Amino acid sequence: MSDSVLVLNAGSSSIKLGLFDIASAEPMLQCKGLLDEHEKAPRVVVSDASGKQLFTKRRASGTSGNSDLFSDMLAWTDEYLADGRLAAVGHRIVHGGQTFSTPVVIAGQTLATLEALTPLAPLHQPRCLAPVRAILSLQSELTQIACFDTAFHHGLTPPANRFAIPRQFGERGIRRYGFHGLSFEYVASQIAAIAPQVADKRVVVAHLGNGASLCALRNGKSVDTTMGLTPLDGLVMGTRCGTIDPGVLLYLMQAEKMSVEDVQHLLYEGSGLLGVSGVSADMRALLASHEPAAREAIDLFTFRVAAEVAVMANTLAGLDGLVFTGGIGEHAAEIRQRICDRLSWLGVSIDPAANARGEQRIAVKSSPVDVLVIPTNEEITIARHCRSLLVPGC
Ligand SMILES: Nc1ncnc2c1ncn2[C@@H]1O[C@H](COP(=O)(O)OP(=O)(O)O)[C@@H](O)[C@H]1O
Ligand SMILES: CC(=O)OP(=O)(O)O
Ligand SMILES: [Mg+2]
Repeated sequence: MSDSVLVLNAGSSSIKLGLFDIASAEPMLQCKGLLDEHEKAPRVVVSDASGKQLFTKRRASGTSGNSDLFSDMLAWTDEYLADGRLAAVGHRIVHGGQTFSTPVVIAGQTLATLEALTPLAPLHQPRCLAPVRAILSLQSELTQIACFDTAFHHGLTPPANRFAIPRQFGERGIRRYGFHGLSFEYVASQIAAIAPQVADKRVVVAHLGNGASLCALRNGKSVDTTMGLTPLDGLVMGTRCGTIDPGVLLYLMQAEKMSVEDVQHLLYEGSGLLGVSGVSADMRALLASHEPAAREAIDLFTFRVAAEVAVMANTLAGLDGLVFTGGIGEHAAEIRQRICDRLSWLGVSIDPAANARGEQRIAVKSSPVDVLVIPTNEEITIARHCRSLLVPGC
């Protein structure tokens, strides 16, 4: 009888699922799924490695929340595992705050502590914690493990993690935390396997998805990142503004008489690619659009990514590798090309044909900066952490 973990990766635009057998040192994917909430009646679909659909369930009309879907999903998992055992559910939790810098079993006050961090990740924290709460009420004895986006950046030091506000605020935890850490951790592990010649050098990883951020890696460890106290900072995102003059917020509240809630909604859900284009938050739709505003949004996105890569290169005092990952980074060749073109002064030079084919290595041979495309896998990072907690001495 072998043990499995069910992984839930709740992001801002989807909930990705993975079931992993944790018998061997590297967790093995048994099946994967997606809870798509874009449709009117959200549904979960689970498939095996070959893409064959194993389970699907649609949310009943007139109901809200995903509690029933999780209940059906757990019942199906028990059936699917037959003699095997579901040892735990592992969750991506976006903000770990000052308290959590390593994965933890969710017990006692953990959930309340994480819920208190909601103002620091209002789009994400409730979406990450809702499944925890639903599973707790369905199977309170089932072990649940929290793995944090912030943990990979725990080693950030001043000046990279400091804001220029009076130091007592820093002492109260108002500093750069950084996010997408489970993705960066996976990519760092892949760089070591795929491109060992740069793994211990100066690498910037660009996680470009619905949320987007950069991580500066030195020897595979995070030394700087573009997101800050919240996942609002840094790059232009699907609906988030990224770095902005803080005076804009004051002006919106003072002169435009917007409430805190209105400003929060504007900056998290009405800005970014969606706000600038007026067309869509989805890069696919923008690339297909002939609207001038869609092209302007793409232009701003790529300009800001390139600008922030330079900021990360400043922290690293140079650049040996640039890695693209996330939905846009993995699939949008035009976006990679535009970013790399802007970075030619830093030594970035890619082969347009290799880039268009989506090859793993896209730099020209003479490029002093290695450029890679590495599909991320936050789910396996979570499964690895769960195994470390569940299997003694591993
Ligand atoms: N083929 C593609 N071309 C361009 N953009 C894509 C493509 N596929 C996905 N994307 C972009 O990736 C985004 C989702 O990225 P993903 O990393 O899966 O998101 P999340 O942040 O929810 O994990 C979509 O919003 C879309 O803009
Ligand atoms: C932290 C973050 O932005 O996550 P996502 O990309 O899932 O929105
Ligand atoms: Mg994601």
